[in-house]
Amino acid sequence: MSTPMLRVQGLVKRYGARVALDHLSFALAPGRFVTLLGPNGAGKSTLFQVLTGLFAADEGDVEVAGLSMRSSVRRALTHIGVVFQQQSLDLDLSVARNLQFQADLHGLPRALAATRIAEESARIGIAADLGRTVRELSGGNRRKVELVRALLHRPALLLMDEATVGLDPKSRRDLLQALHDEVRERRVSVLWATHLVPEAESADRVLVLHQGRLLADGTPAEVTAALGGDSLEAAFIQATATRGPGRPAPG
Ligand SMILES: Nc1ncnc2c1ncn2[C@@H]1O[C@H](COP(=O)(O)OP(=O)(O)OP(=O)(O)O)[C@@H](O)[C@H]1O
Repeated sequence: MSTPMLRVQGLVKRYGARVALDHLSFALAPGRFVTLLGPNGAGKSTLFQVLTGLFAADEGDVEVAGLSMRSSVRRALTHIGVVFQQQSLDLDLSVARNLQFQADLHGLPRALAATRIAEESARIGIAADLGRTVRELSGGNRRKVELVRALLHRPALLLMDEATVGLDPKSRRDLLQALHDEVRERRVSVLWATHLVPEAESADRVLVLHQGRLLADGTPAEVTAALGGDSLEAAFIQATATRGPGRPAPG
């Protein structure tokens, strides 16, 4: 089997006595749109913080394109693009300046950066906004700028953390479509974290996360059958009905 784009092995992350990730393991193949579906507090953001090297896990390891986040973090991160839950663009700079700043962080030569910014902005549909300040843009287009920013260094793995929060239905659909296009046209792997079941229905694969553990893993139909329910939404609500923030650490 070819090297997975992402391998998560026995990941444990605790906040004091709270277990946010509880021996989590899974692997992602290239060219798949995978939804990480979990209710509030399931551990989605914590997982993304570990995957992007912001937090070290207490146990376990993460490999990106075969590179360990423990021993090769900088090389591993070159394969990852990320859109975090909280928006992080400079509102008073132009879209182009925001994107240029990211290209500089990745060390892209200026000419290549200009080409990439033009190409990716056209693909995602924000080319007309390059000269405007971010403050002038709709929420949907701000998210698209963040997506373009995440794509500038051509990562093989895209992490999207609740990227549609605050967007209207059309903007949600457009953003989701742009990500499906990336998967189909470039064989990028997308891990799309959400608590919104409709955003899982078109996924190649759904990972259901609850209290830091995987409850189900498969196609939307397989997950529905495994969790038991007439629809993915009914199955998800029923399976994650046990409320309570995280599991207490043993001992
Ligand atoms: N800095 C922190 N200190 C203590 N507990 C935390 C911290 N961050 C998260 N937690 C707890 O860890 C668990 C997982 O939280 P996390 O934010 O990763 O979940 P999530 O699935 O991203 O939730 P949401 O959909 O609400 O963003 C929750 O019980 C949360 O209360």
